[in-house]
Amino acid sequence: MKLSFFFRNSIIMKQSATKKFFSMRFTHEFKKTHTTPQGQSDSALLSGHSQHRDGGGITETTTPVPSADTQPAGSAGITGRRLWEKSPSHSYSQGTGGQKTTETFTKRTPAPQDTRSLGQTLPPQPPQATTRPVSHGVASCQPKNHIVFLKTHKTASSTILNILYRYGDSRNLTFALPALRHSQLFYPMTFAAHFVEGFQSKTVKEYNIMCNHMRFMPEEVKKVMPEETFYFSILRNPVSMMESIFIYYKSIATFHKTRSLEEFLADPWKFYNTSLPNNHYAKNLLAFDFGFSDGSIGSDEETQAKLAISMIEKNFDLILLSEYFDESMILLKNALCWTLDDVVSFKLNSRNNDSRMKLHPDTIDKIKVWNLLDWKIYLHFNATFWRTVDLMGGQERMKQEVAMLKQKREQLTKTCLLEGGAVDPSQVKDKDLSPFQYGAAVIQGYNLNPELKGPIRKQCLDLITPELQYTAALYEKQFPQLSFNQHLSQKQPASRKATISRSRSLNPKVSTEKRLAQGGLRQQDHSIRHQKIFPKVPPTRSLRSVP
Ligand SMILES: Nc1ncnc2c1ncn2[C@@H]1O[C@H](COP(=O)(O)OS(=O)(=O)O)[C@@H](OP(=O)(O)O)[C@H]1O
Repeated sequence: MKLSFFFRNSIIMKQSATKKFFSMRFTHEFKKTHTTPQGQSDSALLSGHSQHRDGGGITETTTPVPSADTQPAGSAGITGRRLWEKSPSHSYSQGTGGQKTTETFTKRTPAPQDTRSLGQTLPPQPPQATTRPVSHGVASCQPKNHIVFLKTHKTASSTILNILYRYGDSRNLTFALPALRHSQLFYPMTFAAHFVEGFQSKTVKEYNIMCNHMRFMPEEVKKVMPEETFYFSILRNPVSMMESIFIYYKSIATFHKTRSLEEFLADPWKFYNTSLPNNHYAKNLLAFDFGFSDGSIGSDEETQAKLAISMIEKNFDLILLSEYFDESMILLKNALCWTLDDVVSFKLNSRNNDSRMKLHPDTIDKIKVWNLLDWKIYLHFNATFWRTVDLMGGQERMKQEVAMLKQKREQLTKTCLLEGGAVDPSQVKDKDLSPFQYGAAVIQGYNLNPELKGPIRKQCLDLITPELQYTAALYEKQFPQLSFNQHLSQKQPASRKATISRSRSLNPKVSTEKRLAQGGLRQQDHSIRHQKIFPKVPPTRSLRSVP
């Protein structure tokens, strides 16, 4: 009965094809584990279908059918999140539920810093996927142009941001950019619709893509984005994620007195204090980014995890894994009805090897306990990820598509990159392409092949443009007059000049007038009014002092 309730609600709330794509994963799970023998009862379970184009043709996917005997974890969604936020208390434990879950999914969980290829890390081949070829064989899906990407921290999200920026920029789509030329949607404040430039003033008629760092709040996001919007995000194994976080955010109050991650984890409560600024980076950061607070009165971490998972499942169509970045890009491409060229990328925001630590097995265990909520969320979506792979044609097909994607990246590497790969920031020749540096991490960048000219140069330049520079350029493109006024008020004519030249190179054919029309921007400077409405974020944050 409970599952039936979930599915009925799920169907009512998720009428769009994209929502069906998400919901169908549960049909598949349900069918595999609770209802029928493998591969015997597809048609009995189907009540409808939607199509997704992909590299190999069309696959048919299913709409869930209400059924009677199981229920995905939790269903309180955002209501639960609000309850949590009221609570000042904090607790953690690794209960038996956590242990059990861990064992169940161990095979699917990659080792820390593991970005090995599909063949090396996947468990034995699962049963054949349930998607079926469609007989009429004509690709009929429409590329999705309304997208929300929840940019989680230290999860390869800057690389995905670059993919979305290039896609939207080349098609003149409108981004829901942070107001006042900020680079983030006022993170770590919980997202509010007026954080988006042009929302409050009603100067933008329709937004296509929202993808800058925010702390998720679905009701507010829905005020900005249309109903049919596709929501996705990416997770990373909390173990490798914490290793990255500790180096990158070494200067936050929780970490800065510790000499090593080992010292911190030996007695975390000695250093961690919920009243310290930026403490959210130190514990269960994934859950925080999705809008949850760590800890709640009367609810154990098992319950918290169920609530978080339920909220994520309710609001997101697809959850990717950074350990399986290429596989993730194939899933994304298929879900969005995009092409391989749309999702090819270079790794951005990557540390050099000298700023990486090797973790002791004991440290790995402690990270999982310390970040138990994130760990449980990760395990859950690690499992659903592979079910989605099955649904999208199975692992053999995934391997083939990943091979094609790698080939495209290798080709672009040869064409675009001077050294054939990433270099330390001190080696980046064009300072406008220097990646933002923070904490104890050394973040690598790229040098463009100097012989490039014309459209291929632009393509290569876009691929290696770091987040802050690209965000500034898009803001300039969408809001030229506002940018101009803000630059004037900040008395920074030189940087304006630099940004304008970059924005022209991004899209030289779009005139200022056309940009104004596209953005629907009124000419008045509403920045002063904004100053009153927006949370007071230290000026340095606009340059991501704490990214
Ligand atoms: N394509 C791809 N595949 C796998 N991993 C990748 C990829 N692109 C970026 N990365 C790694 O992601 C880390 C940076 O994450 P973010 O860009 O989300 O960081 S940030 O929160 O925006 O600062 C950073 O991890 P660390 O190097 O461990 O810090 C990057 O190396």
